[in-house]
Amino acid sequence: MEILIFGAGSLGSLVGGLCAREHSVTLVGRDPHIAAVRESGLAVEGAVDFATHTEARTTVPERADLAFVTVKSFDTPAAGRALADCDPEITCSLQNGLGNEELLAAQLDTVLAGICTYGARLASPGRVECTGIGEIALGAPDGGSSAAAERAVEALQSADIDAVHDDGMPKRLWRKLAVNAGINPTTALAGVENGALADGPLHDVASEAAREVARVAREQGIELAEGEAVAALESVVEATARNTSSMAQDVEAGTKTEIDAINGAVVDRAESRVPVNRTLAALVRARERGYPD
Ligand SMILES: NC(=O)C1=CN([C@@H]2O[C@H](COP(=O)(O)OP(=O)(O)OC[C@H]3O[C@@H](n4cnc5c(N)ncnc54)[C@H](OP(=O)(O)O)[C@@H]3O)[C@@H](O)[C@H]2O)C=CC1
Ligand SMILES: CC(C)(CO)C(=O)C(=O)O
Repeated sequence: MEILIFGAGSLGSLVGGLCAREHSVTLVGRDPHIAAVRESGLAVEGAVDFATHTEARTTVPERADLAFVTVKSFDTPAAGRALADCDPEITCSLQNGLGNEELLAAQLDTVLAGICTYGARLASPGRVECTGIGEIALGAPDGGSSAAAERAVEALQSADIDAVHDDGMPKRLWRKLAVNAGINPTTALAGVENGALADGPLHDVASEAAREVARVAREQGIELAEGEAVAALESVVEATARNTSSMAQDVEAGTKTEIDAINGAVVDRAESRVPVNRTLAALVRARERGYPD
């Protein structure tokens, strides 16, 4: 299969590198990483360790069978516009947050939702570190079976990636949103690792944010219980205790966060009051406005 990775930073380089063990892969990203991959190949290190060669470019190629979108959520509209030029047969978001699939579907025909629990970090140009082996779940964004998702899952499995077709992606996306809405802004604002949310006042803040997400999910017709949302949050806190969340890294680095697609998306969709998500979103946005130019 011709697989295109749009946004070959941390996660995209890892998924692209893993796919390149079986498929023809094109990484689309930015220099100096792309220049390094073109010159010396891609080194995947950490929990998996190998070197591979992929095509690497800063613009989309002419065609692709399957495209994975791995830009941050605020770059999704630009990704959709760029991908429309090569019109992949199937496009699948692997991003965090809500709304990415709708933005892509405005430009592209067959769009899938995906959730990836691998961890990745771009160590230096040409080198990506796998910080945790996970799985990729894919499916139709509105749920139900999907022939396109079956094809994409087969492609991933043939590259030895643990992949599943989930016909209940809406619930899976909202459960993941509950986890991110609880962990990401709380760790970012408090400047702590995920494990600091295991108990105490930060646990209460994160859990209440997750409960609000479950309530908003149910307003949207998705049967996510508050207890299930909090249990998902607690299990990720335990499994990723030594992680610095992506939002904590962004705030620390003074770069843009995914707050709009995470807590912002909860506030935008809520019919009832969501004071914890609203407050966390306002505080993270205030931090972003305070970044030096
Ligand atoms: N890293 C991880 O372990 C995981 C990440 N995720 C999710 O995956 C998504 C990606 O995260 P992550 O990989 O960490 O982010 P990164 O910022 O490391 O990677 C995104 C890359 O896309 C590039 N990019 C953005 N726009 C374009 C464009 N128009 N053309 C070419 N390249 C572009 C960015 O370049 P530049 O920065 O220069 O704009 C950056 O290199 C997020 O939604 C995240 O929440 C999910 C699970 C795990
Ligand atoms: C699961 C979690 C919270 C791991 O840190 C994550 O997805 C993130 O940091 O964005």
